Amino acid sequence: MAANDMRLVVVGAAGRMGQALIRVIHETEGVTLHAAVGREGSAFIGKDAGEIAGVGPLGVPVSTDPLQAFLDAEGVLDFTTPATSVTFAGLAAQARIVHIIGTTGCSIEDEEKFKAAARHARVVKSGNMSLGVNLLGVLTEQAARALPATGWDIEVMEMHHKHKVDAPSGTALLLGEAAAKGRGIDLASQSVRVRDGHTGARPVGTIGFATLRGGSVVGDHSVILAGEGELVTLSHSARDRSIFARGAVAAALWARDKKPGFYSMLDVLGLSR
Ligand SMILES: NC(=O)C1=CN([C@@H]2O[C@H](COP(=O)(O)OP(=O)(O)OC[C@H]3O[C@@H](n4cnc5c(N)ncnc54)[C@H](OP(=O)(O)O)[C@@H]3O)[C@@H](O)[C@H]2O)C=CC1
Ligand SMILES: O=C(O)C1=N[C@H](C(=O)O)C[C@H](O)C1
Repeated sequence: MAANDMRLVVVGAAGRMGQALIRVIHETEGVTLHAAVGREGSAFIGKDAGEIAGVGPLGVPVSTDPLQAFLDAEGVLDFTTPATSVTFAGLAAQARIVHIIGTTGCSIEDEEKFKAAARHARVVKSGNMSLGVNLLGVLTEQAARALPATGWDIEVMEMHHKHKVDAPSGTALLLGEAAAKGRGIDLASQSVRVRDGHTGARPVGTIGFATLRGGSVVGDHSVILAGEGELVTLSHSARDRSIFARGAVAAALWARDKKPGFYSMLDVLGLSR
């Protein structure tokens, strides 16, 4: 560990993303694993975070005490559950540190709490931390702006592993928001998130979502722009969770010298306008 390394806490340390984060921190210059936090009652409490993540012992046991973990830390990487992320947002704000939130399935009320916490913390939140998906969002906005709603229908399709608990995915919603922005419409009132039975014809100008779950798929997303006699498909396929973990670590380093505020990966990657 070098003296100026950014001291990061991984919460949800034994989870799929928690382990990917520990591996990426271990191999990335400029950051160090300061502490690891797990769920009270988890079988991984007290175990070495590096052993769990498969990189060998790091001398950082998984604890259940976020207050202790956040002491002297500079940033928290959080891919857990909505309620857990809301709790950690309050603690990160108290500690005045960076909070990177990858958790999806959050409600409007949760989002308001994250924004309140961002008055004191530097919060970066995104439904997808990869460079590729954030570029796909920019391309989706452009395509939706260029192809008129009268002739072109937009559908967002996603597939994830069988363990995923929220739908549509955070990424699908990010892409839907990008399409809605390109069209100049409000996604919440113009989206069709489920279809079943006699639905009637597709309402013009809506944005549809389709959700698939199965196996070990890390995350596949397509935005389909369907016209008369032609289709434009923009897609991204995640092959490895390290793409999200690398994005999260890059976000923490980016936020290190920023003012308190609520930021997205578009800010981190220089893709916001
Ligand atoms: N934005 C992005 O780029 C990405 C976002 N995600 C999102 O990240 C989230 C996590 O995904 P994934 O890693 O696959 O899920 P996992 O279920 O594998 O991991 C979540 C972890 O959080 C732990 N946890 C739950 N409650 C607490 C608590 N109170 N304190 C500490 N730890 C807690 C869980 O412990 P236990 O198992 O013991 O309950 C588990 O280890 C999801 O919302 C997913 O959609 C995922 C990939 C990329
Ligand atoms: O739960 C996952 O695994 C993933 N969740 C995020 C989402 O909801 O979009 C990002 C990625 O697709 C993996």
